[in-house]
Amino acid sequence: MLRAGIMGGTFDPIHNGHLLAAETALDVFGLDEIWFVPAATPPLKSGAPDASDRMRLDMVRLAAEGHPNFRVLDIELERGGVSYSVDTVAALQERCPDTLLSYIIGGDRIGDLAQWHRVAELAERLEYFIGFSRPGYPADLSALPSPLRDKVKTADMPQMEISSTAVRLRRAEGRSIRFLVPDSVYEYIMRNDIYGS
Ligand SMILES: Nc1ncnc2c1ncn2[C@@H]1O[C@H](COP(=O)(O)OP(=O)(O)OP(=O)(O)O)[C@@H](O)[C@H]1O
Ligand SMILES: O=C(O)c1ccc[n+]([C@@H]2O[C@H](COP(=O)([O-])O)[C@@H](O)[C@H]2O)c1
Repeated sequence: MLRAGIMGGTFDPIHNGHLLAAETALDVFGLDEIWFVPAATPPLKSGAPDASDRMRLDMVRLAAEGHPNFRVLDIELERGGVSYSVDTVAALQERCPDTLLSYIIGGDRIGDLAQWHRVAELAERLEYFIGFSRPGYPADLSALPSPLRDKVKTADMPQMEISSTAVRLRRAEGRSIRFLVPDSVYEYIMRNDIYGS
C-alpha cells in the first residue's frame, strides 16, 4: 500500500519552510509521496490570498518540479469554495483506495486542529497527522482532546523562520526574497511582479 502525506496550504507563496517540512515527513516517516494541495479558500484564514489561484498553483508546481516524490493536486482549486480537508481526503480516498494518507501540519495549525471541520471523521480517515513545530509555534499537543492528540505524530525539523506573510511583506518593502523560496519560484514572482508594493 502506498503511503502519502498531504501538504495542504494556501501557498501564497510556497516557501522553503513548506518544502523542508515535506522533505522531513518523507524522511522521518518513510512516506512514499508528498501530495501538495493548494487550497481554494482556507477555512481558518480571513481575507483572500494575494496571488491568484492560477499563480499559487503555478508556484507550487515549480517548487515540486524535479522532486521524484512530490506531486501537486489541484483538487481543491477545481472544487472551489471553502477547502475543508475532510472533503479532500474523502475524495482522494475514493480516487486512490490503495493509498494510506497522512496530513502534514505546522505548529500554528496543530493549535487549531480541534476546530477543523468534522475533525473526528478526518482523523479516522488518516493514518495520522504529522505535526512540525515552526518558530513561534511549538508542536504542542497538550491542548488537544485525547482521541485527537493520539492521532498526531510530531517530529523535529530544522527550524525555518519563514512564512508566506514574511515573504509578501519583504516583497512589498522591496527587500530580497531570494533563498526564502526556491529559485524557480523567485523567478516567477519577479517575472510576474507579484506581491510588489
Ligand atoms: N516555516 C514553516 N515550518 C513548518 N511548517 C510550516 C512553515 N510554514 C508553513 N508551515 C505549515 O505549512 C502549512 C501551509 O501553510 P501556509 O500555506 O498557510 O503558509 P504560511 O507561511 O503559514 O502562510 P501565511 O504566513 O500566509 O499565514 C501549514 O500547516 C503551516 O503550519
Ligand atoms: O478542514 C478544515 O477545517 C481546515 C482548517 C484549517 C486548515 N485546513 C487546511 O490546512 C491547510 C493549511 O491551512 P493554512 O490556513 O495554514 O494555509 C490548508 O490546506 C487548509 O485547507 C483545513
